[in-house]
Amino acid sequence: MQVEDIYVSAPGKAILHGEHAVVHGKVALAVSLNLRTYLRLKATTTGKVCINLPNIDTFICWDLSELKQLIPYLCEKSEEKRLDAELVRRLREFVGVATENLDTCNMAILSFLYIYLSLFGSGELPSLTVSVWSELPTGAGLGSSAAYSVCLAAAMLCASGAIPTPLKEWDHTARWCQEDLELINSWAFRGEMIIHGNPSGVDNAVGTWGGMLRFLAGKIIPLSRVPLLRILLTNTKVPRSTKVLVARVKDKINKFPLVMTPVLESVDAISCTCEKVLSEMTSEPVTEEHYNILEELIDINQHHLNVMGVGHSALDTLCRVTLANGLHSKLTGAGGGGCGITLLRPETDSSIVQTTVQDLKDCGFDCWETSIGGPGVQQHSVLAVKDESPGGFEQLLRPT
Ligand SMILES: Nc1ncnc2c1ncn2[C@@H]1O[C@H](COP(=O)(O)OP(=O)(O)O)[C@@H](O)[C@H]1O
Ligand SMILES: C[C@@](O)(CCOP(=O)(O)O)CC(=O)O
Ligand SMILES: [Mg+2]
Repeated sequence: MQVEDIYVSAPGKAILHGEHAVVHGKVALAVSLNLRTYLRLKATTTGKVCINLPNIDTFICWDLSELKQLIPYLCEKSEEKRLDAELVRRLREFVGVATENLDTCNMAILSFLYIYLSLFGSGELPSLTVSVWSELPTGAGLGSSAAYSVCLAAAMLCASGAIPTPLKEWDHTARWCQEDLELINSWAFRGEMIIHGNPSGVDNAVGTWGGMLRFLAGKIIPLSRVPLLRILLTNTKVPRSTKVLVARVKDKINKFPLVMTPVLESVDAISCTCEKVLSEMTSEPVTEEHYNILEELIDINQHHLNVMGVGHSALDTLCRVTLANGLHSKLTGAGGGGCGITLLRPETDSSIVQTTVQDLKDCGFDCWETSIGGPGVQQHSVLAVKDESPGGFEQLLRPT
């Protein structure tokens, strides 16, 4: 089977409220970032499948003959919300990991191979090279795993012919219809299941649709009427694994159900209150009180996340340093380190922002103001990727 070269990208995300609680059926509010992951799928005639992942120093090739041996184990029809357990087991054996705990590299490889074999396994396996490069920090709470999975799903669904390659010559970036996006989202969810263990699906939904959305038990509601929020992103650079943190919260809920259930319900109420305030801010003049409420909700939620056991001293430092400059912060994503968000008011003086950024950099953190609400998964022409992200594209094409 010969496939065309395909270029796609997907955004990372920040969760405003509802991380972890969303895994347990509560509401989350999440928004796409202007930081993206890019993928190039190149058809080859080498008889090999190669994957180049420069962000995690992983460059691997397999002979098609090796991969073909895994095909007899494919389920007839893979279910959307459940992984094919036998294929996962065989893949673990194939890449040589015996335990449940996968490292960075094996998580990325397993999710690639799972999607590749599931989508191409019923026909002739194509020879190809997939290269992925990201502007997102890996494993820091900004949904790099979901952006990676969304890119893999979109490119391989295109290559398999399951969804069209929508790019027109005159169009530098192109998107798919709703049905195709749902298919991309469902395959990205499988990739997330391999990386996270028990994902809620909110991250891959933002990676697929972009913008701001409300997520509840798999139901995705895009929020079209939201005010333009100014957000400072801080990466504490403390490494952590979403899978480990999600499992930790689950253990705590199982151990103290009566203690933890009200906490999750409170987080749910925080997300709903925040959504209501954001909606009011688009229909009436924005007042100081709107921002007071948003800031208080951030503080309360940060305490709840500490109660869930996903805080970290570096995140406490972030909250303390920003509060000293009159700004409110909370962790975003799985916590345990990684990134936090700080809300800026429209009138927040640039000197305050600069001082805060410097104070945070002095703590050893990365910190930058970001724009939110960028587009979801897109297909690109080579030129468009080059125009939009010169650094990213050069990395992507770096000979390996
Ligand atoms: N650019 C990338 N290249 C390869 N693998 C990636 C990339 N981005 C993310 N991943 C995979 O996702 C994992 C990180 O996922 P996770 O712990 O959920 O953190 P995050 O908050 O960034 O989503 C990495 O260990 C790796 O397996
Ligand atoms: C903690 C959680 O709510 C978000 C995890 O996001 P991230 O992988 O840390 O970017 C898990 C999930 O929703 O699947
Ligand atoms: Mg993740």
